[in-house]
Amino acid sequence: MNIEITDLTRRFGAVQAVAGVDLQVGPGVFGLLGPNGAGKTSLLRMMATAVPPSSGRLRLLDRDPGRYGPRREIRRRLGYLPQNPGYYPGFTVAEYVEYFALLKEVPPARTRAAVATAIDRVELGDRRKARLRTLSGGMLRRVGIAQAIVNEPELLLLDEPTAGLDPEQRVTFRSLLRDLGQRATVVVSTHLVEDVAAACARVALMDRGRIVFHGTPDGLAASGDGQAAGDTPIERGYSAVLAQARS
Ligand SMILES: Nc1ncnc2c1ncn2[C@@H]1O[C@H](COP(=O)(O)OP(=O)(O)OP(=O)(O)O)[C@@H](O)[C@H]1O
Repeated sequence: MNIEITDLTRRFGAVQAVAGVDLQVGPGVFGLLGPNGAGKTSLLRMMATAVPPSSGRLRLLDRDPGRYGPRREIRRRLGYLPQNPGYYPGFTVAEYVEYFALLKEVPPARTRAAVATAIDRVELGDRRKARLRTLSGGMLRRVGIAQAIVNEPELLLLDEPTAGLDPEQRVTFRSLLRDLGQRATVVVSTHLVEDVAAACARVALMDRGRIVFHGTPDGLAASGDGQAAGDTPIERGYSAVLAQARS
């Protein structure tokens, strides 16, 4: 398993953002759903080694991220799209992605090809020389995805990757996700249950810092009942599981 989590918590002052999560994730695409404030970003940030846990056990790529040497290695081998990445507005698309290739210690002889491949995979080849400040929000999101995949990560963590993407790009992205999931462990946090239904083999639903459902998208859809709100079976399943967790 590339992610092994036992009784993980994260507290920010008085707020318990993650309140005891157990999770094991292996290769494939794993969807993380949940309402605003459920703790998805906090959980992803711990998986990305961006914040340490308050308590519990976390192993990534079979290593302990609490130790300096293993943490460096994990960081080299993972890709992370944060919810709000910092962009350098004066960088071109290619410069920005190359910067992450340097951070990830992609071998110099492979960097040029790795950058071009990552940019092509998000369909920005024709904008590779454009400065970031001239791009639309959806294009910037795609640049963020390109930096996350430039090192061909074994562990890929994407926080709301489809936010701002137009419908055509979302369809393209889902197919990229399925492709990436052939080799890597991919965790995607999203509010769009259609993305989960289309691209994820497994899904967890978080609420108030805990996992309240863990299974397949079909299993989540089957959790719906006649009363649950939603336009699709999986939306009804989502609503029903949340209502039950809160009752
Ligand atoms: N750095 C922080 N300092 C203080 N509180 C925080 C911090 N980060 C997260 N929180 C709190 O932790 C809780 C979980 O937030 P988190 O961003 O993990 O949720 P989320 O599921 O990603 O939400 P959303 O869907 O709105 O992005 C919220 O109550 C939030 O206010």
